[in-house]
Amino acid sequence: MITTQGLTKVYTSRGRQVSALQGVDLHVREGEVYGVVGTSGAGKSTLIRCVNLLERPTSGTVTVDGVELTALPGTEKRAGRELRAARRRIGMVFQHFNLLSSRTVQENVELPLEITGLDRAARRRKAGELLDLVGLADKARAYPGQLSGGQKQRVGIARALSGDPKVLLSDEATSALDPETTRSILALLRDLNRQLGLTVLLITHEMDVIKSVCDSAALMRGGRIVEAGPLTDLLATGESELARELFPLSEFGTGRPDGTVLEITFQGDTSGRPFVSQLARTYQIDINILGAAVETIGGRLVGRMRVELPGSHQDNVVPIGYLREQGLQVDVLGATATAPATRTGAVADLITGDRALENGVVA
Ligand SMILES: Nc1ncnc2c1ncn2[C@@H]1O[C@H](COP(=O)(O)OP(=O)(O)OP(=O)(O)O)[C@@H](O)[C@H]1O
Repeated sequence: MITTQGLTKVYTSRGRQVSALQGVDLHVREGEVYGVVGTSGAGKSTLIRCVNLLERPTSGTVTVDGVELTALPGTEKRAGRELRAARRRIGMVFQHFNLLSSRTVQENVELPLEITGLDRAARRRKAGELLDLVGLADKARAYPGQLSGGQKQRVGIARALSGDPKVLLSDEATSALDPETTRSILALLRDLNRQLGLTVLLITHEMDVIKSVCDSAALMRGGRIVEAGPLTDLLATGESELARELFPLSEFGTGRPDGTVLEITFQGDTSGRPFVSQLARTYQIDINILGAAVETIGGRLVGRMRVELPGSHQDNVVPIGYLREQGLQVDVLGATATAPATRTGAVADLITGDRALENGVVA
């Protein structure tokens, strides 16, 4: 649904060039919630703003729902007709909501519809439906200044949905909210994803956001995606940095030097099986449990366990094979690493934003 290829972006600021994106290849599948996570300055905002060409990439392509946006005519300051039409199918929500304080909630949601030339009655009806969808029907006549942060973001989401988009971009939509409001906004995004079949691309610096709503994730660093894939695949990849962040095992014991320490990850069907006792019985070995935890990640139960088997890795080849045959992900600590799900890299470039679009106006 969203593909970027070799995306680069170089900003020029006071004669200095900053490579914000250095060759980003992103692939977001239709109907999924995809999270991009990374520390400050990693290039997340630049990436998401390049997806709807709010920022024009220096090089590379952006394709959304089969339309190559980077091939459509338009300048940095003013998009052409086709690009404006394509953008209407891409909603965007912002960290600071970007609502117009002089307009009521209803009028804020109607704003993008006014630009499309929809008549007043149809605008009112549509805005009413959208406010209902986000649970704010009773606030239609209120002004943004009278709303809580969570309510403002609901208005931002309703406004983003006014063009019946297939894709919703979320630029740190919950970063300005308290934890409970964050949960309710993430639940709303998840509901909209399911009810409307909406593909959601969000950026965040919080791993908890990835954990609670995303199907897939990418880790950005220095303008590059260093790791990406479905969470289930990442969790099954021994060396995945994201998996370790999502599900840290650092507090677990590390075992004795003469034993073999295994990290076992189980999800879905395998999560309910008593594999430790089966292993002990089948091979008559004493198993030392160093740590275990179960979490819900992307709505799916995932467990991780660190165990120690007596003897060397060589001595335990058969029991390890037995566990893997059960469908469990088994990583031997200290053994050769497996490669993460994907790795990409490359170079970068410049531009201005389109303030009108940030206020929900696809001009
Ligand atoms: N308009 C701009 N002009 C010059 N440099 C910029 C501009 N916007 C971003 N940058 C630089 O590009 C790099 C990536 O910034 P970006 O905002 O995309 O990162 P981020 O991961 O979203 O960070 P944060 O989480 O702090 O928003 C940073 O070095 C930043 O200083």
